[in-house]
Order: sequence, then structure tokens, then C-alpha cells
Amino acid sequence: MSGNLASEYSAWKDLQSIYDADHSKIVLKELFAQDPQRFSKFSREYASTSGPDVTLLLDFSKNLITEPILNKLLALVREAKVEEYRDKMFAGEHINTSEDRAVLHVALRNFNDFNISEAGVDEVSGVLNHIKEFSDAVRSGEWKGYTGKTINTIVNIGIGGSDLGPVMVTEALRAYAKRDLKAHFVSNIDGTHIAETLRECDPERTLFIIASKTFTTQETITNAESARSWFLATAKDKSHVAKHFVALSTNTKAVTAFGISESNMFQFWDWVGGRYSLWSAIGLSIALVIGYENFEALLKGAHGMDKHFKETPLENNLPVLLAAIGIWYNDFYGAQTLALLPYDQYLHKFADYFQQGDMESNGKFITKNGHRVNYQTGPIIWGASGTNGQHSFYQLVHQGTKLIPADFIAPATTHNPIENSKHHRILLSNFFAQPEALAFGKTEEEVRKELGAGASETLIKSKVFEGNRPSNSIMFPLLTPATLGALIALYEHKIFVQGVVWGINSFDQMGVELGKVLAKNILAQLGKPEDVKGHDSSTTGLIHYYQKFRKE
Ligand SMILES: O=P(O)(O)OC[C@H]1O[C@H](O)[C@H](O)[C@@H](O)[C@@H]1O
Repeated sequence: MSGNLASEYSAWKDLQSIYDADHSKIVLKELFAQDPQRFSKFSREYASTSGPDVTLLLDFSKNLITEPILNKLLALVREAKVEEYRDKMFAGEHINTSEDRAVLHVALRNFNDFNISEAGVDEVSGVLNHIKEFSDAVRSGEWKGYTGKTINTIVNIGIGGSDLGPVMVTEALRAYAKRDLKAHFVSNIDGTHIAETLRECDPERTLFIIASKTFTTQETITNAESARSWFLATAKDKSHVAKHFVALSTNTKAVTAFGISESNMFQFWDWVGGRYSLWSAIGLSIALVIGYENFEALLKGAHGMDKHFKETPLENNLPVLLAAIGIWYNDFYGAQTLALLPYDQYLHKFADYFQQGDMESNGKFITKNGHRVNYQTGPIIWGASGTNGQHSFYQLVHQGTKLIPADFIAPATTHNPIENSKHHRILLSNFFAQPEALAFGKTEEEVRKELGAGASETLIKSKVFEGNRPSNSIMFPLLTPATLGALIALYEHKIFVQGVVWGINSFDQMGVELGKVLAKNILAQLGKPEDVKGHDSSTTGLIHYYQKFRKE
């Protein structure tokens, strides 16, 4: 069962032997030269079989793998019983064992296709209707503020999963946005975030969306209270709050205690993990910005990928392939990170989003059975949109001493084909060139030839690219809501597969707690130097330094 140490699987041991014996012989240049069919063997095209048309191409041919290695990686996935665990997830079994919860973000975008029985699942369509009615009313101007004016600004107040998903998606689908409805996202407890945002808001025309699964998160509640004080400073009467504040939460009691009525609350359920919640009521800001129909297309695009993940044999299953390749680098090559590199300005928050998605899910060293792992689990996720990254960190990716697997992501066409798509052609030429350069590099002989006779030996050496640096490339026709839904679900399921292989619980986040508890304790001691107790000398010294400047 999942929870076993991955290193005990026989496929794992075989992979270790293959790595030890062969990894120095795996040279992309040779693999491509030996096999003209390599691209067709190591790429897959996904086409949705339900909902809106979505197609995606995954090219994984520029990876340090051969057919026997891929087969062994898939054998590992099988041995770890990923298929069984996937089916348990879709059936609503409580696979989040530490919290005894089901993991059912797939139920949020199911539209009565799979049969899922778990308390709350039958309420999903009702909440979607609520989102539809409310977002339609705000967007059409039917919903009015307390002085009878329409809403022209929304401020989503939330953090972590109650922020990053809506931020990433509203940015990604900006081409579909209602331009006269401004959207702000406030997350940080730093008062600068809310203060700077409120400077751009008119209390008569602003809607605050308080997004918090638990409705106890210190940052969100503090920001929400400050927003309410700011609003009431103008509106005066508390009854006006109802026109300007709504809540997205699983915690009705805390929402009503805050002063938001149940009718202004959009419900979700404990089986929706924070970092998997953009499909739930947490997506209200998305529906407001791009319209409910587009929000629904996003959900349906994700559902298409869910179906693919659930029903496709492992060798053609995109999330499984991405996961298996990731494990090869993470656990055998010792790669520490995975770079997500979308060549699409609209996806500039994609890596930020999956920093939480992946690192909060798979950043665990204890298996579900309580054993300490003796191998690496989740990678460090980072990245930036192309081509900006090329002018900052790609130097290290190409010629540094670290192995950095990367996923390159790009749309074949753009929403902004200015200058006859000249920009897009240049963008894509970079998207094609970078993985090629990483994989095949430039040899000393090539440099020598290029520089001609008389070039210094040092210069020649510095211009050599070793190559053999792996990457995946993902392409799709255009970044539509449905395509984005499928792309996000692809990565969600990849994370799931890896978590099952590593035997960890991808759906709790115990590691976030310690810092929160310590901060609460310290907050109570900030007043006077003599109150600062129980810390190491560094922490005490830092707090004392602060207290010298403290004004209020
Ligand atoms: O939505 P909330 O309950 O306010 O939680 C916001 C965030 O809080 C914590 O940091 C959790 O680790 C995250 O998973 C969660 O997304």
C-alpha cells in the first residue's frame, strides 16, 4: 500500500542499477542520431474526449531516457499501485489519511460524469449556480453598492491556495477579462499590501471577497478586518457591509461571526485542499473577471484531463509520464529542482502557483506509514516566463554545474498577434531553440571552427556547451480557459502520482504550522524587552533591535 518506502520496490532497485551502470552512456545527441523515430516514440498528443475541445502535445524525447528506462519507470508507478490509489481518490476514499479526508477536487469539475459519493458532492452544482448568478449580477451591473452605484473593483483577500490560484488564472486568462472590472488580490499581512490596494479603491464601488477555507488564517482575517474598517469609515452603517463583502469558506460559523451573512457566503468542503481549490467557490474572483461561462470552460477542460488520467493506460497517460520522468531526475540523478518555463506572458504566475501546488503537496519526509524516507521527495519548483528568464538565469541552466530539468510550455498561436504575429514567431523561435541548445549543446570542435584559427584556448573552453540537459516541451493551439484547465489538472495529477510513488501524503501541510505557532507566541512578547523570553540569543537579539525602533 502507499506509505511503503519507494526504495524497497523492485523496480526502484532496478532503476538504481540501470542508473549506476548506464547513466554516463545516455547521450541525447547519440540517442537522436540512432533513432529517427525518437520524437514520435517519446511524444504524446492529448485530445479531450469530453467537454470543450482541448489538445496538448507533450514532447518528452529530450529526456535522458531510453525505452527500457521508461518502461522501468512505469513499472515503478505500477508497483507503487498508483492506479489503485488514483481510483481510490476518484471514489472519494479518505486518502488524506492524517486528516481523515477525501481528496476530491476532481468532484468540483465533474458535471455528473463520474459517480462520486461523499457528503457535499451533491451540493457542488448549487454552489456553481450561486457563483453564476452572483458573478452575472455584478458583471451586468445589476448588483449595486450601498449608494446604488455599480461595482467596478473587486478585491480578493486570501493567502496561499485562497490567493495563488485565482491570481494565476485571472492573469492567464486576461484575454477573456472584463476590462472595466478591476481585480486586486491582497494576501500579505504586511499592511503595505492592503494599504496600497485600498488607495486604488472607491468604497462605493468595491466588492471585497474574503477567501479562506478555514476562515481562521491570521493574514486573511486581519486584512479583512482592516478592509471592513476602511469601508465603514465612509459607509458608516454596518448594514451596508452586505453589499460589499462576500465570503468563500467551509466555515459558516466564523463567516457569520465576522458579520457576513450566510446568503453572501459561497460554500466549499473539507475534501477540497487549499492548493486545489481554485475550482471551488475560491474561483469566484475568476468567474467575476472572465465570466461564468469561461470559468465553466476552465472546469470542463480540467475534467477532460481527469478523464484522461483516470482512463488512459500508463504509457500514454500524460500526468503519469511527467511524474515518472521527474522521479528519474529527482531520485536517481539527484536533481534538486524543476523549472517551469512558460513561453507565454499570460502564464507568468504559473511557476508561483505550482510552487505551492507541488512543494506544499510533496515537501514531506515522512511516509504515510510514519517512516522517514531514504530518498528525495518533492522538487523545488521555480521558473519565470520566457524570454525573460533567458536574460537572467538561463546561463546557469546551460553552463552551470547543476542538472536542472525544465518544462517548456508554449501556445502555438497568440491572443495578441500584433505586427502579423512577428512577436509570437520570435517568442516561439526561442521556445524551440532553448531545449535544443540544452539537449545538444555545442562541442569544442564546433566552437573552434566558429572562432577560426588563433582563438585563445580559454575563450574556446568558455564557449563550450556540454548539452545533454533534459527538458519536456508542452504545446497547445491557444491558451483558452479549457486548455488552461487541462494544463493545471495535468500538473495536479503529476504531483499525485509522484506522491503515491514516494509513499507520502500529498494532501496535508503539517510543516506550515510550526512557524505560525511561534509567530503567535512572539507577537505577545513584542511590547517590552523584558517580555522577550524563551528564545535563542539570535531571535532575542533581533526582537530587541526591533524594540529600539518601535513607535506605537
Ligand atoms: O484558505 P485558508 O484556510 O485561509 O488557508 C490559506 C493557506 O493557509 C496555509 O498556509 C496552508 O498551508 C495553505 O494550504 C492554505 O492555502
